[in-house]
Amino acid sequence: MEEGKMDENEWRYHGEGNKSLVVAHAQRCVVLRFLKFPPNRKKTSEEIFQHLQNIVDFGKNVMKEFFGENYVHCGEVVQLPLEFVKQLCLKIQSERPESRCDKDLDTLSGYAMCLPNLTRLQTYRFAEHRPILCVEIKPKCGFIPFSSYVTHEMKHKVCRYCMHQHLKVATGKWKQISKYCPLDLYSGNKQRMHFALKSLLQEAQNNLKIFKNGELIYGCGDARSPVADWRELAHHLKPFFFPSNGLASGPHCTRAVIRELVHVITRVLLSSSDKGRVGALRPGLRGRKNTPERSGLPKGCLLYKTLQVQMLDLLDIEGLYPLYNRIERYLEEFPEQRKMLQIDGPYDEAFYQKLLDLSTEDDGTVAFALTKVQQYRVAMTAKDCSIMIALSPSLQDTSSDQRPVIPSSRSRLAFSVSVLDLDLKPYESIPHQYKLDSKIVNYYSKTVHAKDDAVVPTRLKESEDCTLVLHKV
Ligand SMILES: O=P(O)(O)O[C@@H]1[C@@H](OP(=O)(O)O)[C@H](OP(=O)(O)O)[C@H](O)[C@H](OP(=O)(O)O)[C@H]1OP(=O)(O)O
Ligand SMILES: Nc1ncnc2c1ncn2[C@@H]1O[C@H](COP(=O)(O)OP(=O)(O)OP(=O)(O)O)[C@@H](O)[C@H]1O
Repeated sequence: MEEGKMDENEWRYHGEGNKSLVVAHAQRCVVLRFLKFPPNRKKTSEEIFQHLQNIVDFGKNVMKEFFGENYVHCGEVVQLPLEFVKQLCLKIQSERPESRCDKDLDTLSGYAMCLPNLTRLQTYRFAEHRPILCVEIKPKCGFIPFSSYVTHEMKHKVCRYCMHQHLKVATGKWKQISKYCPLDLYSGNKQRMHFALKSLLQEAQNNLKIFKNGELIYGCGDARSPVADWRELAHHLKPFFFPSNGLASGPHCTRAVIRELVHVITRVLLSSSDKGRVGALRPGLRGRKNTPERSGLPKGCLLYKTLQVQMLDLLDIEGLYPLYNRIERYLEEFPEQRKMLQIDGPYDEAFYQKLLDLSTEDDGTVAFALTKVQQYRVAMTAKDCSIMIALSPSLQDTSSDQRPVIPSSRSRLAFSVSVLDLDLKPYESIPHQYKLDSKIVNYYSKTVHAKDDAVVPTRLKESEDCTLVLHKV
């Protein structure tokens, strides 16, 4: 970023999650991603720089290897004038959702990440005049744990997302249970994927956002009050899917447009635009029933790769937690070894290579525990990342357009797919994960399943299971 040329009026609030806040440039296709912290959490500028540099290195050396070059955008760390950051922070404050204001933007270090704006086609540095639609999906964990360390029988039947829904509604995070199940989205079965996407459109929560020309038009502006107005959404989408405008208006039109969106997104999700290294993770565990190869997804598509990385969680948190404790005991005795174990980086080629060892035979060593803990952290990262699908009308003359075009769609749409929020989950969050897992399952078993036992005849009870392929219509 060129010092002196930074003007806060050229940037606007774009969005935020739990740990970072993003602003987008009004003309150029770039965003700045700032870290957020709870008030009073003082970090030095050097610590913040190192944290951001670790994110970039982890993207370059690990996630690009797993996902392939095309899908991952690592960006770079930039240093910004402090006055610019201060003014920007004041300017955007009123646009931030209240539910996210428990953390403050870091305005003291002057460091941020500069990334391509993925809500506009990232292949172009400058905004094009063609309209751009972008669908962001946070798909969450797409498999039922296969580890023999799992003690809660329920975890073999109902997926984590579906169980967690009940706890989230009970604690007031969301108003109603979503019908979305990640297992549908990752099934590779078109009908189930359509059902998953429709469910996301009905109850977006923080799992779906839609942007048009870089502006959020659907999904969670404020995490607690999503709007689900399909008519308005269809109005925005119509020019993309029915360019000749051959449809009448009304509910029939709304349904047709939404159906077309769901079909197009499914096709894009099943496409493989990967030119990166394939097969970094070979099927390690012979005889395992639950593998990406058996998911029904085409190899090379982004969902397949995401699932592959998620499945680095070989032991489940129940099998992993004792290994975390082994490392903790070791570090209590030899605190100076923390650096050598690469717990806080550097996330380099050597770190990546160690992740490829998929053995689950515990030889009692710290080295074994460390490999499984690092794999778990990477898997958790893939369970919380988002997929961005950008679509824009393609010119009839494709010679100038290098991007893939959706096959057999009503309209010619060029598309690109990317993955974002690939920050490695912290080592320190493992005890929290262990407690949360137990809380989710206990709440589900005690409240939901116990209630079902009382009112639902046994022959119908299994309909709650995520492993069932069919959905009630
Ligand atoms: O634990 P989960 O599954 O609820 O995931 C958390 C997310 O909640 P979700 O269930 O997707 O609404 C949560 O998202 P929200 O803040 O709820 O939008 C974060 O992504 C959190 O990650 P981090 O701690 O900020 O690195 C996520 O925590 P991690 O478990 O990925 O660390
Ligand atoms: N490169 C990008 N281009 C366009 N939009 C982006 C980009 N990076 C992030 N965003 C937007 O900003 C939002 C917040 O970013 P991100 O998911 O990285 O935040 P986070 O705080 O790390 O998330 P989490 O809550 O999962 O920890 C995203 O949901 C997305 O809408």
